[in-house]
Amino acid sequence: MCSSAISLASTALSSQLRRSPSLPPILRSALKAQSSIYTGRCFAPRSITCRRIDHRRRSAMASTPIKVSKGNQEVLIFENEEALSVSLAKLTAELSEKYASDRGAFTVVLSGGSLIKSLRKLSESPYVDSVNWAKWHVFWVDERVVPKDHPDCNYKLAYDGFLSKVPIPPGQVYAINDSLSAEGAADDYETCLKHLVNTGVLKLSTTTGFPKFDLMLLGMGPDGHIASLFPGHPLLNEKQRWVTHITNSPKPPPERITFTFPVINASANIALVVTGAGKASVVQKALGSDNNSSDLLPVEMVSLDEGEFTWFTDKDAASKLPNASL
Ligand SMILES: O=C(O)[C@H](O)[C@@H](O)[C@H](O)[C@H](O)COP(=O)(O)O
Repeated sequence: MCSSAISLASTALSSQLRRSPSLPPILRSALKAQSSIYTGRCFAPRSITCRRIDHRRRSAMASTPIKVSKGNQEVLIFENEEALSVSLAKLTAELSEKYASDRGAFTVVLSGGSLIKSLRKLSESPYVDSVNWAKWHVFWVDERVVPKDHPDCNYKLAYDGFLSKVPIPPGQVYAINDSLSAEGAADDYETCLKHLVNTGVLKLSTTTGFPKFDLMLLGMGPDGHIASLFPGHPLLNEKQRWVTHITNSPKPPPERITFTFPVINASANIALVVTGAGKASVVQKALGSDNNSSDLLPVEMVSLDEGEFTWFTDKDAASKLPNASL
C-alpha cells in the first residue's frame, strides 16, 4: 500500500472511531489496534490477540464481527444478536455440507436456553431448502428430566423453535427417555451413543476414545456453566462417563442429564453463543488475562483436544473485555 493510501485509511478509521462513541471498549480497542497497523503502535488488550478486522465501511459493522483470539479460541463479537444469528447459520450450514459429504452424517449437539432462538436463520431461506437435513443427527448436551411436553424440556424448546421447521428424519433426533430416573436416563443415553458408534453414525476421538461430535452448539449461563456442568460441582471432574446425571442442579429443574467434559472436549467444533449484558462479567473472567487454574469456571474448562472452539458474542456480552485506553 502506498503511503498516501496508508494515511487515508488511518484517517478514515480515526474518524470512524470518533463517530462511534457507543462502541464497547473491546470494539474500540480492536479498531484502534487495527489502525495502529498503519502507525506501528499496538493497542491490543492483554491476552486478546487481534486477528483480522474488517472496518472498511461503517455499515459493515452490522454483519461483520470483530475477531479476536485467546489461545486456540476464536471470539467473534457482533454488533447485535441478529448479525450473530446470520453468521451462526452460515457456519452450521458449511459444517453440515462438509461432514455430510465427507462421511455421510452430521452429528449436531444442542443445549437449551437462548441458543435455540439464535438458530432461527437455519429454518429460513436459503438454508431450509439447501441444507442436507437427511444427514443430520441431533443430540442434547444436557436435558432436564421432565416429560417431553413440559415447558422446562430442552427437547420441546428445540422442537418448537427449530426442529419442527426443518426436515430432519425423526429417527435421527435423539431425545432422552423421559420415563426413567435421571440416573437411568443418563445410562440409557450413553447406551444410545455407544450404539451409534457401532453403526458408524458417531465417531470416536482417536486420541481420547470419547465420542467426537461434529458440532456442539452451546450456550453459557451467567455463572459460567455450560451443559449442566455448574461451578464447583463434583461432576466437573468426571473423567470416565460419557453421560452423567445431576439431581441437585442449582439452576432448576434439579434433575438433569449432561455430557461430561471428556465428551465436550473431544468435539470437532464448538460454537458457544453468549449474548447480553448479563453475561459480560463472566465473559470478562473467561477471556481476561488473570485466569487462575485452581478457580476455573466450567466454560474455562472447555479445551478441545483437536477441534475449533468459536465464541459467538454480541457487543453487550463483550462489553467488559479488557480495554486499552483510547
Ligand atoms: O438446560 C439448560 O439449562 C441449558 O442447556 C443451559 O446449559 C443453557 O444453555 C445455559 O444456561 C445458557 O442459557 P441462556 O442462554 O438461556 O442463558
